[in-house]
Amino acid sequence: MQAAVKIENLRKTYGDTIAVDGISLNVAQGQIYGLLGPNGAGKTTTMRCICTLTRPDSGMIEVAGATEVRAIRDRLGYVAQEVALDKVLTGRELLKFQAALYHIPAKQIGDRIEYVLDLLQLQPYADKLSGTYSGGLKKRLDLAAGLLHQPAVLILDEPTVGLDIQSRLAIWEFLRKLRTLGVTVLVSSHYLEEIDALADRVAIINRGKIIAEGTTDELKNKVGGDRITIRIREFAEFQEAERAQKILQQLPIVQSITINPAQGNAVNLFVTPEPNAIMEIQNMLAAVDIEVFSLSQSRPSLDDVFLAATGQTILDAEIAQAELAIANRGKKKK
Ligand SMILES: Nc1ncnc2c1ncn2[C@@H]1O[C@H](COP(=O)(O)OP(=O)(O)OP(=O)(O)O)[C@@H](O)[C@H]1O
Repeated sequence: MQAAVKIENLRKTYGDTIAVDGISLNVAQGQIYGLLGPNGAGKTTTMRCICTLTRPDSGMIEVAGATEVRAIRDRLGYVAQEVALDKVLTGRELLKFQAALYHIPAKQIGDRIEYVLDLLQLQPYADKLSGTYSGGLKKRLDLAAGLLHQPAVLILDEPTVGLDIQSRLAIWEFLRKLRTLGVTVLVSSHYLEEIDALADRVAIINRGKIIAEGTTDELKNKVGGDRITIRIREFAEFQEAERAQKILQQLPIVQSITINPAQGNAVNLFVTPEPNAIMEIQNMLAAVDIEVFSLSQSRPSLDDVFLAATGQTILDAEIAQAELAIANRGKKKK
């Protein structure tokens, strides 16, 4: 089957910054495909290149079989991170304006607008000024505009940033509905739970490169073990945690073990999944009189996948990226 989106060896630099460093992707039709990565990882640049809004330095881009700019634009809808609505127009007027931009034949415009207003449950608000819309409504209007020309592929950059939980869930629900209608959705996010909840497949991006790709289950299974978090006390001394760490290191099921000072010196373990894991750990600690305040077990998350590949959590990577941006700004001022 023809891919909905195919890119090979995409590269884009801005001066000294390598925004996209040789990314290749193959998105099958009818999927929700997630691009997950910290801010500054290169997600927006990759999407803008696919949408022909940014010209890559090199690489191949194909959207539903098309490689020419005009043909690619016909086949996809793009919903950018920032909502850019003209506040003095109503929702319906904005859609009319968009329809003209997309060169939709005049006879079809009315039907298409009604269709997207229904699809996004925007009818009650269609004749109100878009400037009065809530954040969630604005996003829904943006989505409606992106779907007016009935694209095969919808590309969404961070669709729920800044939205409340209710609006976020409504967008998720809508994207799932689009999938059942056969539309391929390529969505970027730095929210782990968003990609986990939505995506059939995911590419995890860091510093312009794909560091892992697969279904969310495949990626989590590759990390290997289960995660176990032990708290000796609510706020344990580092030495106490270190003592537990040394003892537990001797257990064959323990793959890795770290102490997290940000979590009251909690002891974090990755262990080989087996039914008696918790009991073995409890027995080992009890044998040396270490009492346990709390103990929890969970499957690896996508953050653990990121951690295993980069040695950092996504949050750490975002902090590092923000610090780098501040340092670069400082250099330019000098
Ligand atoms: N127009 C531009 N000029 C200069 N540098 C840019 C430009 N656009 C992006 N960059 C840089 O390229 C890198 C990747 O940015 P990009 O916006 O693609 O990342 P992202 O993963 O989408 O993050 P965000 O969600 O914050 O947009 C960053 O270091 C960014 O500062």
